[in-house]
Amino acid sequence: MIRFEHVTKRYADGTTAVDDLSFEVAEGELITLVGPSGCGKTTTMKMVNRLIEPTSGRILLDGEDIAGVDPVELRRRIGYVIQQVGLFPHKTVLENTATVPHLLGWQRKKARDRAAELLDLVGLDPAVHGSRYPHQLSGGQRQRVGVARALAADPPVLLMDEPFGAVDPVVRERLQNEFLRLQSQVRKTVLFVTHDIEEAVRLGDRIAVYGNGRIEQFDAPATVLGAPATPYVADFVGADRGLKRLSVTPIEEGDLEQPPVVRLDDTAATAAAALAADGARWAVVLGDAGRLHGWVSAEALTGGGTVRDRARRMDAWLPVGASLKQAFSTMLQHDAGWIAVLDGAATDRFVGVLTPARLHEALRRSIDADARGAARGDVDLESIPGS
Ligand SMILES: Nc1ncnc2c1ncn2[C@@H]1O[C@H](COP(=O)(O)OP(=O)(O)OP(=O)(O)O)[C@@H](O)[C@H]1O
Repeated sequence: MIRFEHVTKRYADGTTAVDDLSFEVAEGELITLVGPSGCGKTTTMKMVNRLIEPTSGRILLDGEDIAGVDPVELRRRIGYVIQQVGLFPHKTVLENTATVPHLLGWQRKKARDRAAELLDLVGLDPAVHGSRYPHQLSGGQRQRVGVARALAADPPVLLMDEPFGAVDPVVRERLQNEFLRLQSQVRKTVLFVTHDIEEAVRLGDRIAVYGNGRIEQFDAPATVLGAPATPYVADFVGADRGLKRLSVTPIEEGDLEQPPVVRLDDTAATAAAALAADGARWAVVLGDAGRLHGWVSAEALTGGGTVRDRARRMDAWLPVGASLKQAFSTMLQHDAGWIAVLDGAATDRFVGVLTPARLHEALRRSIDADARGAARGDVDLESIPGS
């Protein structure tokens, strides 16, 4: 979709902002460009919509060299969101959002309908916020209008330059989540500039880590965190990269422990025998249609009756595919020594439990797998140095 071929940008004063850059972005991919101030991220971005012209090299959009495309026509295909949103202060939110359709000559009603639809999409109620002026909105709401406006003409490509940089961390996280939800619906090809590695990791399908004018590593977030390509990248992503990695590493079935499983309608005696056979101190309890009900301890199973009378409910559970960070956080939130993991499909089938030890193993296995380019399930923990 977007292809850089040996692109260099040298400014008139001799500064080389971008040095022989080559990379390719697939349709519908969200790429975060991350790196310290002045490393060439914004220059890279602005060359895509021709706000800046490269000194040498080519940029192709859908196979077409953009040097030959009229910049105005080009920018219609490319939404642009910047930190200082740049809303027109004397126009309402609805009018701001309808700017591009209006410029494209859409009928007034069609443009306004489209604007209202987009405001709704970014989480603003057009009936409430549409008639307000930008100064009557919070910083986070203004950013949402900026995103809505950039999407108004339905461009296939979005360029976003630190769009959430000016809002506080809590609002920022909310905007990031909303943006991910939005992106799952609209599937634009996105270049997203940030200097925040956390943001880059959360949002990017892949991350381009910039050094001085060059990309030091261009990989999936888990790979950048688990197997930094150079000492520079390792330093940039930080000493706590193992911790950051928790948020991009999903729970897999192979990570889970299989404790004994009993049913609500089993007698306490049968259940106690199952635990004893396994040498286990507790078992997972399943209810109707194999759904997770909770757990029961060996001590609670003395005497008669059924498991139903003895079982405790279990709220600490997650689906397969949830992140290890969510798992850790759920354990802390419920003060639980383990969490149940379900298959995540409508059936909510119980597939196993994740314990802190298994979580740690999963993390180490995934780091090692990335370093070797192997699948996580194929990594034998014994083979990792220090195991
Ligand atoms: N018009 C210009 N003339 C000369 N040098 C420039 C110009 N614009 C940018 N530069 C320089 O080019 C380099 C890259 O700038 P760029 O804005 O692309 O960096 P950046 O990674 O986006 O930084 P930031 O995160 O601070 O926005 C910097 O050294 C900058 O000072």
